[in-house]
Amino acid sequence: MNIQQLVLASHNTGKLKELQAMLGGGITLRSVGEFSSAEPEETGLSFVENAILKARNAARLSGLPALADDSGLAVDYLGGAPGIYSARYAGGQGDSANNAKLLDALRGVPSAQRGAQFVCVLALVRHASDPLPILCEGLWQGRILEVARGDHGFGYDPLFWVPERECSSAELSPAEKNQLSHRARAMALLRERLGLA
Ligand SMILES: O=c1nc[nH]c2c1ncn2[C@H]1C[C@H](O)[C@@H](COP(=O)(O)OP(=O)(O)OP(=O)(O)O)O1
Ligand SMILES: [Mg+2]
Repeated sequence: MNIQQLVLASHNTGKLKELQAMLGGGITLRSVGEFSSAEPEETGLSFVENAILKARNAARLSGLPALADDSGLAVDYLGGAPGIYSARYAGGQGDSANNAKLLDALRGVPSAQRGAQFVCVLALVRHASDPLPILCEGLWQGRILEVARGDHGFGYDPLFWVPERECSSAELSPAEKNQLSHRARAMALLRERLGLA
């Protein structure tokens, strides 16, 4: 498939920056925000379903092939929560409320039981009713810190300890995060699928 322009089915500027950096200059990512400010309801029960739903919506609005990223944080001690509900964990009040709620939920839980993984599913549809979306996933294992550290990135980055670098993911430079993250892993697979690798 030869794609020059893709619409990114996301209103999250953190994702847009990371995904554009990973894709490089060959493909221009345009935000679905150029076409509509309405966000589709994420009614799926899985990352895959929500990614496809967002991609179809953006393809319909833009008339362009669309890429969606559905991602989140699955915490072992919480049975995989907040998972697909990560963005809405504290009722849609934003990242700092989500982080505060997560710290509360894990208060007093020892380090060995604070394992977690970031999950990213990328879905690419050629058009709104594409019967065969391309799906790629990436996981990133870490641990939930007891206090926030670092100010790069977005979302839960300040609470996510990256064992292979011994820092939080908000303490990584954007370039380092883009080599290690769940999103980076999913994007590496997508690049292979598109023949860009
Ligand atoms: O690299 C990451 N570093 C930190 N936090 C992250 C990351 N990746 C996902 N996350 C968190 C943010 C949000 O709480 C949820 C994604 O929710 P998700 O619905 O996929 O994205 P969103 O609502 O922010 O934007 P949109 O749906 O328009 O793409 O997981
Ligand atoms: Mg969302």
